[in-house]
Amino acid sequence: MEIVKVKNYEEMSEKASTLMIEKLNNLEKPVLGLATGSTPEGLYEILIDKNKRNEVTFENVTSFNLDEYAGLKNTDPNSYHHYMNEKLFKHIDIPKGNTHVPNGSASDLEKECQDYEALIRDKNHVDIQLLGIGGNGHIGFNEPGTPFTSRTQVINLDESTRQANARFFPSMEEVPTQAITMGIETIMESKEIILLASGENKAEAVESLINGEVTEDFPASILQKHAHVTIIADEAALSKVTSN
Ligand SMILES: N[C@@H]1[C@@H](O)[C@H](O)[C@@H](COP(=O)(O)O)O[C@@H]1O
Repeated sequence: MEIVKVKNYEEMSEKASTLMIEKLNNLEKPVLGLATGSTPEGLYEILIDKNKRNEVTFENVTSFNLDEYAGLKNTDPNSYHHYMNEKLFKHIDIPKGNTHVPNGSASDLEKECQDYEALIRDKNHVDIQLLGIGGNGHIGFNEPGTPFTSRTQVINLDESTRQANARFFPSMEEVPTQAITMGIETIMESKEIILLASGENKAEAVESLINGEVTEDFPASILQKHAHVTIIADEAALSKVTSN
């Protein structure tokens, strides 16, 4: 694991954009794995800006998002479809048909998972996977206890995850109880992974990610076994990592 320590959220976003653009510019048809949540928002703003200034193009990019809430329509303001359209896709030159987010309102969710997995396989896996980290160590929506061998699947959300994401919903009752997420093995098949973390509330998770035991009880710990992971984290997120 390569750990890049930065000062704050702004610097994390800046660093991530530089790294990502450098990698995108070196690939003919990049397959990008994208994440949602508050963490990548700053990065997406910079990518939009750099795309407008022709420093990067997404014309040949195919993207796969990590996850989506089950039961929300793609037009729901809290869906990750909506998030991605508003915060990135509609502002950049990525062809519409090249973006993929699991369909959480599919009538057959199991089939949707299999189809999504097949699409990723058809593209020969993700080249650059962007990740955030949940306070309980989840990546995508793979909650503690998820098998390391899991593929794209329907998952029950932990109460702590629902609470952490309740800030985006009008009330706790409206936070979905299930989601579709790329599996751990699906994520591990990405050729490169960039994980972003910012803020004191991620400090414990980041410490376990870097120094903890590799265990299904803390899904992100599997990243220690991946050959090409870069963690870009700010001082607050790295404050519990003693070696830093
Ligand atoms: N499913 C998403 C994850 O993909 C994200 O990385 C994580 C952290 O979110 P945030 O960046 O808002 O802290 O939790 C969410 O539930």
